[in-house]
Order: sequence, then C-alpha cells, then structure tokens
Amino acid sequence: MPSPRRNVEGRPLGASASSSSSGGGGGGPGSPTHGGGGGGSSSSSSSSSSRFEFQSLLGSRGSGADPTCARLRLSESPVHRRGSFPLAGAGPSQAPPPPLPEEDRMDLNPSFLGIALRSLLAIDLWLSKKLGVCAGESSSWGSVRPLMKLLEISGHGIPWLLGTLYCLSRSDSWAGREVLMNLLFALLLDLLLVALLKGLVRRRRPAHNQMDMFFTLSVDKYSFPSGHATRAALVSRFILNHLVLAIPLRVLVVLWAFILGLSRVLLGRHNVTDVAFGFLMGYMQYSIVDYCWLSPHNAPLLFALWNQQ
Ligand SMILES: CC(C)=CCC/C(C)=C/COP(=O)(O)O
Repeated sequence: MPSPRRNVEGRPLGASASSSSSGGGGGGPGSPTHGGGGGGSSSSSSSSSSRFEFQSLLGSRGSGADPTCARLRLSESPVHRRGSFPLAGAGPSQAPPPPLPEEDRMDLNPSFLGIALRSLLAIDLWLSKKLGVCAGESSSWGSVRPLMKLLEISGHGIPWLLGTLYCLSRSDSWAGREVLMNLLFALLLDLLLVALLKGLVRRRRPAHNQMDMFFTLSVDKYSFPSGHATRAALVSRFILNHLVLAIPLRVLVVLWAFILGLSRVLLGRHNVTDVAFGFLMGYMQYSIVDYCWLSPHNAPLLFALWNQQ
C-alpha cells in the first residue's frame, strides 16, 4: 500500500491543509500566502504531492512571484534540494526532487556576498562610532573639535573654488592659466560626481554627527562618499603633479589629505567606508582630469575667451 503523500515537514498533505498553521495551508514557508505567485498551485496542494508543491515554489520564480521568497526558500533548505537526505517522514515511494536549475544554484552565492557585505558594514559602523571622538563638545576628544573644524574648512569646496578663481584672475602666464583652468575643471567635476553619487546612494550620515557644517548643498545630508575625501585626494594628486615643490612640502600635502580624511570620521561626519571610497574616487577623478587635460590646443575657445578679457 502506498504511503500517504506529505508536505516538507512530513505532515500528510490532505489532513493538514486546513488544520495546521505551519503546513501547506498555513503561514509557514511553504504556504501559498508566503509563496506569492506560487499560491495558485499550492492551494490545491491538499490533493497533490509534496514534490508538486516543491516544484511550484521553484516555478514561482518565473511566474512573477516574489523572488525574495523564492530565494529564501532555496537558501533555507539547500540539502533538500540537492536530495542528499530524505525528507522527514517522506515515504519510500516518493521520487527524489528534481535537480536545481543552474540559475537557482547560482542564486545561493549572492547570499554569501550579502553576508560578507553586511559584516563589512557592521564593522564600518562599529569602528566609525568608536573613532567619532570629536563628534560633540562633550565627546572624549571634544576639545580638539575646533581644530578639526578648521581642517574641514581647509578642504571645503568654497575656499578652493574662490581661491582658484582668484589665482586665475591674477595669473599672467599661459602655463599658469592652463594649470588653474584645469584645477577649476577638476573641482567642478568633483562637486558634480560627488553630488550625483550621494543622491544615488543616499546613505545617511552617522547618528552621532552634529549637522553644523559650513555651507552645505542639499545632497550633503548624505554621507557616501565623503566630498572632503574626494577633494583631498584629487587636489593633492593635482598639486603633486603640477607644482614643483620641495620634498617636505610634498610630504605636507599628503599629510594634509590624510588628516583631512581622518578628521571626517573623528568629527562623526562620516563612516570609515565613506572616506576610504572618497579617497579612491578622488584619486581616480584626477586620472579623468589628466586624460581630458584642457589646453589652448584642444580647448582653444576657452583660452581665446580668456584672452579677450
Ligand atoms: C557648496 C560647495 C561648493 C561645496 C560643498 C562642500 C561640502 C559641504 C561637501 C561635503 O563634504 P563631506 O561629504 O565630506 O561632508
């Protein structure tokens, strides 16, 4: 005599559909309510086999069902899907579940990536909170806060833009104008790209940050990436490549960029990853500026206009 057909928890399907809260008819992982688009198939599960119910879950992926739920089930019980162990209470007559389609097997990998990313973010939040020692006047390093805020202004966009425009207006050599014109282009490009990315990512600033920054744009309520860090990396790479400086001054430029980035975390303005990514982004932005270098040859109009003034 064939054994009764059961659901994944080993309950006889016909008997449990209406009475059990965790079987095929209840709110458990295999239920139609949880299964979204698979509900149509599963609601008739009282008369079908557990294999059919199982297949309906896989099938729901392609039928507009909630893909999150489908993925959840796959990662919850990978052993069942591989057929390595018999289901609890499954009868000997039950056929082994079909092998996973390739796309479903690959779906298991992002969860490992997700776990790794979530762990990194947790470490980031924990470390950033620990390092936010100047976040307020009453913080452990609160007395250094004014110095950190001075550093903040040294990397702000306004002084850099105004300073570059002023130097451009005073410059009397073509070579000087060319470099300053490109610095202006670099600063504007940086502002644009950072604003775009901040608006896209929309990561909130750390909870311990006091929003008392000097002149911000609306996107500056977001923290990823740090605009000060991108500017610090971009400007310092620019200066090192286009200004002839003695070694101690070169070291000072690099130190300034590094301490400016660090100060963003100490002030509680940013998480560590905002600053780390900001440094990387600023470094790469310089490569764009270098590649598109404006000169009287490739932007004659710009320089001719300047000559008219
Ligand atoms: C208004 C102008 C010209 C620049 C805004 C500069 C600014 C406030 C950037 C934000 O930096 P963080 O992302 O490091 O906090």
